[in-house]
Amino acid sequence: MTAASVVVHPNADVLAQSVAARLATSIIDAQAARGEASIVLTGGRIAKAVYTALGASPIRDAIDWGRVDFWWGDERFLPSGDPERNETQARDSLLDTLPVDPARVHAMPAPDGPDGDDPEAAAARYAAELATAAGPGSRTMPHLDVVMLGIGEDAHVASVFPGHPAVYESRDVVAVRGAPKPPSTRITLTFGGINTADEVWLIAAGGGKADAVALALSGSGPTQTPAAGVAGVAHTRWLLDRSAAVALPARFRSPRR
Ligand SMILES: O=C1O[C@H](COP(=O)(O)O)[C@@H](O)[C@H](O)[C@H]1O
Repeated sequence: MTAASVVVHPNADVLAQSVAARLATSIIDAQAARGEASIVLTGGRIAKAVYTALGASPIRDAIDWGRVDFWWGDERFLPSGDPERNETQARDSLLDTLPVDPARVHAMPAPDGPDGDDPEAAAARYAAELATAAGPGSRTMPHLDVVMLGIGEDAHVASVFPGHPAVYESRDVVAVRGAPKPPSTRITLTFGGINTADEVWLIAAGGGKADAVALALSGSGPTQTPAAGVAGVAHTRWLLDRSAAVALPARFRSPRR
């Protein structure tokens, strides 16, 4: 695993603008290097602010949106179009404003989808879609440039919750039942799926996230602190606002923070 870097921003608005600019640059760099980019989206409040910031930024015009694959790190297993779905949030705040290729927008299945109200079958379908994108060979995950993750107050990432079966999973994608945060049924990438990405970004704003961030960066184990269980192959970035960073371990604090 790579070393983690921590960047602290003055407030949530600046954090969102900064992550949006970083995401745009990462997509531009990936397209320059490989001809395409592959990004894993997340849900939650700071993610919505990032998508809104990117959609409003002139940098968006530097990207060939038709050559970006969008995946999701987790989804709330709710009907298509439900405002609580992470997909709906990303579409409303960003994707619907961009000339994306619909075939490259890989939403996780909904209960009104081909598998009906069967989240295990829906998770298996998503795993198969990822494996197809990975191409021939033994890989089960496609190349992922960036996985973005929010962090819960309980230190969950994607829909991997403390002590839940997903923390022990060897499959890349699983269904989650009985999640402590509504809705109780979800689909999620696991540590194994997430940790194939070049870069993993953990994005947190607000004092409610401070203890979770501090625990994850203090050597707490991933079973009880899932945010401690994710890392990018090339880089792991903690992108925080000042409130989420108040309890950072001393070695991650800079004199200016
Ligand atoms: O339920 C979820 O929560 C987390 C964090 O959301 P936030 O609003 O507290 O920032 C999110 O990252 C995850 O994707 C989502 O499904």
